[in-house]
Amino acid sequence: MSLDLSDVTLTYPDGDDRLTALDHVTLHVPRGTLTAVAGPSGSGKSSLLAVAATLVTPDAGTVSVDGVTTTGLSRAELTGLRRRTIGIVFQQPHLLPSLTALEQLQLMASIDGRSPAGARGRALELLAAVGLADRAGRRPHQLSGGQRQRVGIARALMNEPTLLLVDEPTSALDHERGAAVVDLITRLTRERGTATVLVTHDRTHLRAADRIVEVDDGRLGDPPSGSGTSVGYRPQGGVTATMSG
Ligand SMILES: Nc1ncnc2c1ncn2[C@@H]1O[C@H](COP(=O)(O)OP(=O)(O)OP(=O)(O)O)[C@@H](O)[C@H]1O
Repeated sequence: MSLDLSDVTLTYPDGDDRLTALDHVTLHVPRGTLTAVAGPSGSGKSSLLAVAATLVTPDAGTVSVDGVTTTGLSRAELTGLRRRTIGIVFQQPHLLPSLTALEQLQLMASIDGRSPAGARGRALELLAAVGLADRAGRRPHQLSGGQRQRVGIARALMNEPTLLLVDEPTSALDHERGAAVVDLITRLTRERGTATVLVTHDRTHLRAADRIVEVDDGRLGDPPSGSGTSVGYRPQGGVTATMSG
């Protein structure tokens, strides 16, 4: 199970016209792999994430998460699907200032209708997995930028998502901390078997990605065979494959 975008087109209103943000995009991301999405500003990277997150419905094409085709689901069904299967890491983690790292994660369980006490074990395990076992009681202002981003990553994994969507996680970090955060996301992708999509401007962090796809003016970079805009998964054994057109 995985993320599948099939022939997805997304347009936005643009005066009397429509602006095409995604143009017949097909992308398959299997579980346990990380696909990095690179491309210039305005090329459609955030639109791709928003469609994958089921936050935006495309004009045409289908989106499947974990084998469930999202087109045609009601708003309530989409909300349920998102809670159960999708974790999102934002550019800035947007932590609540008054809560400790542990409580930020427990809050996710409460939103999902589960008891914070019952979620404590999983929250502590995830904080340990991101290297913050000894910071569980700290509030955001007592953590560094990189540590706050790690809390955001642990929080995204709280509900055991199968799809992990990561938007420019390194934009507020220096190069070394940014590389460490991408390495962490790559490791968690493999350990927890998520289908991970990571949007970035900075290709220097992407050594460990299974694939890099290039978005240019709403289109994915052609694979070397030149067969349309479809980019299929090709196991690379951890070797980065750049598929620019
Ligand atoms: N809500 C919207 N309404 C109208 N046009 C939009 C909207 N959101 C994005 N766009 C346009 O769609 C195109 C793709 O935008 P998108 O945000 O997906 O690009 P991006 O690659 O993520 O850019 P950046 O790297 O600057 O964040 C751009 O031309 C943008 O101006």
